[in-house]
Amino acid sequence: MIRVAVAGAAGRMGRLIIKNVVEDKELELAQAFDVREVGKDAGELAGVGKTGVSVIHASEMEEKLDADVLVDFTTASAAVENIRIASQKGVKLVVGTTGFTEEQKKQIEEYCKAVPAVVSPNFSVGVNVFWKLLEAAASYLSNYDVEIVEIHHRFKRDAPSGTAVKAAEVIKSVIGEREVVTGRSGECPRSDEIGVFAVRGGDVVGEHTVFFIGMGERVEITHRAWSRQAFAGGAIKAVKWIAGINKPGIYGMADVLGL
Ligand SMILES: NC(=O)C1=CN([C@@H]2O[C@H](COP(=O)(O)OP(=O)(O)OC[C@H]3O[C@@H](n4cnc5c(N)ncnc54)[C@H](OP(=O)(O)O)[C@@H]3O)[C@@H](O)[C@H]2O)C=CC1
Ligand SMILES: O=C(O)C1=N[C@H](C(=O)O)C[C@H](O)C1
Repeated sequence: MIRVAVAGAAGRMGRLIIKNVVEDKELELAQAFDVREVGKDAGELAGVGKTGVSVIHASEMEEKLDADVLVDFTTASAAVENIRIASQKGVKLVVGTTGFTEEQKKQIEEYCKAVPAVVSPNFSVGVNVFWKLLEAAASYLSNYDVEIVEIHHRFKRDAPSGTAVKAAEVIKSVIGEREVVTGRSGECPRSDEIGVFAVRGGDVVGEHTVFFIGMGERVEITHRAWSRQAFAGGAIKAVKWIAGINKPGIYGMADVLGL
């Protein structure tokens, strides 16, 4: 049995991860951390009945974390701290949190020199294939203008999405460095840049479209998620995969899926 701790246990993704863990015979829910719903039964929060695992306040993680793998879907600053604690305790990591600054990314790289970690802004199989499709499209359409539009629910805290940021990185790795522009207003003639735009509203789970725009035509590549289970299912695959990895460092979902 792989003993799994969940950080962000009271959140949209955390609850779903708990449900997936509880329903999986290879996994055991070891611990649940959050800053809200503290003391409540994690299984009841996730709608799968009593588990006997109560939500522990995140401030106690340093003292209490004890698991094989910590799954983190929290906020950028919380995740950096959780990763620090897990790496010091030799607890492997699956990190889905997004919105990291460049400085925070460097900190995470440093901490993950001590422990194996899957870190991905999107765990869905479809999005990981979408990134591969972008690589191919960018290699054929390297002189086309690239624009990215993402749409998410009104509660999302970070913008642009981690998935869109990674899409821009994937494209830049093929066509070369470009400035990323996240808004336009006033006089702003287009140069060799990648536009990345965030739309927020309602309960949209997550949609990304990349436009490769030429003269007289355009190609659009879109991924739409309408259930968070697409992300949770991938995160569970990552948990099982990282449990068998002993070499410290940061891995991606492409490693997990063999893409
Ligand atoms: N990689 C992927 O496939 C996906 C990634 N995400 C990302 O995952 C993250 C979470 O998303 P979502 O579940 O929708 O967000 P939620 O806001 O629903 O959940 C986050 C939870 O973490 C809590 N939290 C805050 N600080 C800590 C801490 N130090 N330790 C433990 N828990 C803490 C929050 O409490 P409070 O609200 O009080 O701060 C909240 O309950 C986001 O960054 C999102 O972009 C989302 C979906 C898929
Ligand atoms: O916050 C979300 O909901 C999501 N966040 C991730 C991101 O920022 O890319 C992944 C997914 O699109 C849902």
